[in-house]
Amino acid sequence: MSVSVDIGHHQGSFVLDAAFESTGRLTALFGPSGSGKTSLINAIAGLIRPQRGRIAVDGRVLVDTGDGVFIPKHKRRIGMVFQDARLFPHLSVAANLRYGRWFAPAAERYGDIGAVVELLGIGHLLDRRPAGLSGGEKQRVAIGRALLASPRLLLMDEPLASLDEARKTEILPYIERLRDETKVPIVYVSHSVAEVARLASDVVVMAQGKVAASGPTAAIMQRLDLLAHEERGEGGAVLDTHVLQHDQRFGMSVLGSPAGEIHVPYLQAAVGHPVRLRIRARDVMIATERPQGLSALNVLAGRIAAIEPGEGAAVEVRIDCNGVAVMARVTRQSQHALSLAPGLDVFAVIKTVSFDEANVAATPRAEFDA
Ligand SMILES: Nc1ncnc2c1ncn2[C@@H]1O[C@H](COP(=O)(O)OP(=O)(O)OP(=O)(O)O)[C@@H](O)[C@H]1O
Repeated sequence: MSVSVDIGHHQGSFVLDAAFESTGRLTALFGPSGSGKTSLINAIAGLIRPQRGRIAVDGRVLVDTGDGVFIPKHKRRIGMVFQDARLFPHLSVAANLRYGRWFAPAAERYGDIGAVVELLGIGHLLDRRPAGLSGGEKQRVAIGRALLASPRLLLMDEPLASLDEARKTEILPYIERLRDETKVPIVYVSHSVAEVARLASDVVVMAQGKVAASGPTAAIMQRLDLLAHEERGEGGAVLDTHVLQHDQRFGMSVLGSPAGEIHVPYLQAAVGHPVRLRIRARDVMIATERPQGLSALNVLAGRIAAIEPGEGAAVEVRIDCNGVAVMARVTRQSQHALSLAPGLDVFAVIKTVSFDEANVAATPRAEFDA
C-alpha cells in the first residue's frame, strides 16, 4: 500500500508546497499549528482541489493536474475521522455504524459490523445515542463508522485532540489495533510527539507548508531539531522490543531489544508480545565506565555516533547501541568533563521509572478479518 503526494496550493497568503511518499501502515503528518497538515489531508480527501500536482493511493491516481484528473471526494473511497466525532445525534450507535456501510460497494466490503464492534470495544454501546457517550467512546464509534465504509485509506485529523489524558490513554490501544489488525492504511495528523512515537510507522514532518523531513518513525524521532521547542523534552529514541519475562515480585517486566535488556514497570502483556518503547533523551544519562552500585537498572553499552548542539546548556548525543540509536541530552559541561566525542565507548543509563503509559505501548492483539 502506498500514498504518494506532490502538490502545490495557495490559500490566502499560505502556500502549501508538499511532497511525500509512504508505504507505512500509519503515516503521521506531524508539525506545529498552521504548518499545513489539515490542508494536506483535505487535498488527499478531495475537500480541496490543489492548483498543481499529483496524488495517488496504491497506484490509483486521484489528482493529476497535468492530465486534468480530479476524482471527486465521494468516489475516492477515503474514510475520515475528525477531532470531533460528528455522529448523527438522532441515530443510535448501531445506526451510525450501519450508515458507514452504505458507502461500501458490496464487492469491496471488508470487516463486518461484528468484527468492527469487537475491534473497537463498542458492543455495549450499540443501543445508546451519541449524546450519552464519553468523548473517547464517540471517537471509537466514529472510527467504526469510517471503517465500515471499507475505505482504501483512512485519514484521521487530530482524533484525540479534544480528549483529556485519561480518554486518550483509553483510545490509543484501539488505534493501535486498527493499525495492526486491519489492512487499511492510515494517514494521521498530530502535533503530539507521544502520539506519533507510539502510533506511527512513518512520519512526515510539516513546517510552513513544506515537508521538512520524512521517514521511518525511529529515524525521525531522534531528530530533536525537528521538534517544536516545547516538545523537545519528549523526543528521543523509539525502539521496537518484545516482552522477555515478568518479575511479579518487584512489579517489573523485562523487554528484549538489540540494544540489550530494558526493565520497565510491569506490563500486562504475554511473553514474546511486541512493545514499542520511547526513551526520552532527557531520561538518559551517559557513563564512560559501566556503573557499579547504581539504582538505575537499565545500562546499555554503545558507542557515541554523533553529538549535536542542543538548546541552551545542552548537547544531544546519539549513541549506537548495537545498531539501535539511543539519544541522550546532557550538559555541555558533562560533555567536556567526560570528554564525550564520536567514537567513544559509553554506557547509556535509563531509570526504569522513567517509563510510563505515555512512552510504553503494549497492545493486546485480537483477530480482525479485514
Ligand atoms: N481557506 C483558506 N483560506 C486562506 N487560508 C487558509 C485557508 N485554509 C487554511 N488556511 C491557512 O493555511 C494555513 C495552514 O492551515 P492548516 O489548517 O492546514 O494547518 P495545520 O497544520 O493543520 O494547523 P492546526 O494544527 O492548527 O490544525 C494556516 O495559516 C491557515 O490559516
